[in-house]
Amino acid sequence: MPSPKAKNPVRSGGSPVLGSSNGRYEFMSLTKPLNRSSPPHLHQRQGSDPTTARLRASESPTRRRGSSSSTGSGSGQGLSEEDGIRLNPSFIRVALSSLLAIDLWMSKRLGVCACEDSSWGSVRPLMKLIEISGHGIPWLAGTAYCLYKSDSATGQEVMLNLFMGLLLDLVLVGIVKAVVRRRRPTHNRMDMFATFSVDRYSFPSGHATRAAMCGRFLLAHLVLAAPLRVLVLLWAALVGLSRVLLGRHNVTDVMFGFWMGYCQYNLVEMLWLSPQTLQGLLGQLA
Ligand SMILES: CC(C)=CCC/C(C)=C/CC/C(C)=C/COP(=O)(O)O
Repeated sequence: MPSPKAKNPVRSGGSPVLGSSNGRYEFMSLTKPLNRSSPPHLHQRQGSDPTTARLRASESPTRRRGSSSSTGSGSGQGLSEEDGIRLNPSFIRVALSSLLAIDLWMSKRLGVCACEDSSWGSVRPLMKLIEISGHGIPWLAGTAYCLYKSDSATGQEVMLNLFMGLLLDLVLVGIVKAVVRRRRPTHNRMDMFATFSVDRYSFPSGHATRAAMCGRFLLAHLVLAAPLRVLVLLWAALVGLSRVLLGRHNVTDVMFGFWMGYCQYNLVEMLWLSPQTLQGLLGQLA
């Protein structure tokens, strides 16, 4: 009795290539060429198989030209590359839409202070207080006041750079919001005070960028005592969390906002205005 191996020999090239003509299904490699010596039914199968036919139909003329001038091995390699090119974008799209779906679902579930009737509606006033603590106006006003009151050159330098950082943050966040134009969650009540027109968009969270940037700034230049440093970190985290609990943002808006604010601080350090630079700038203006 002939052994199944003798009936279905494994083709050269190491890839198991066979069809099902004898009732046994075996693997057919899409990345390896079909051996020229393979039985005619296999060539026929490759052409009639809908997946393979689709892949072949999508071959660009350039690719087709390339493969016709080469041996079967060349076309086998091409299929693999093409596979990558064709499948990757759709994989990325599926991954992104899954991430977005999870983001929306999670953000909706977490928006427990979105209004007074929400499950944690009683905590809403506290969340709004935290919201104000990360708003641009108190930060700009407080920094300007400290700059005005500061009588040391170092203090003025630090406050001036914080002020510049806050303005930079407003501009960068405004630009990203205007470009991305992601709507705020549907469960958000638009009752924030003092907003710009771009603030109807939610990506990224301006509060989160400010919290991350100012948090890093405070830790680097102003707050040295360990318990206070912990408080700064706690405050930044609470500002981010409150955005989602209030229903103002999706989770990804806040996460991206934290990352953006973190990077913005690096920018502030790079563009740091020293008293000399400032004097030079003022001298040029005068
Ligand atoms: C001096 C000057 C131009 C002040 C403007 C300050 C201002 C109105 C900032 C807007 C802050 C705000 C409501 C941002 C939105 O934060 P999200 O976390 O909701 O993106």
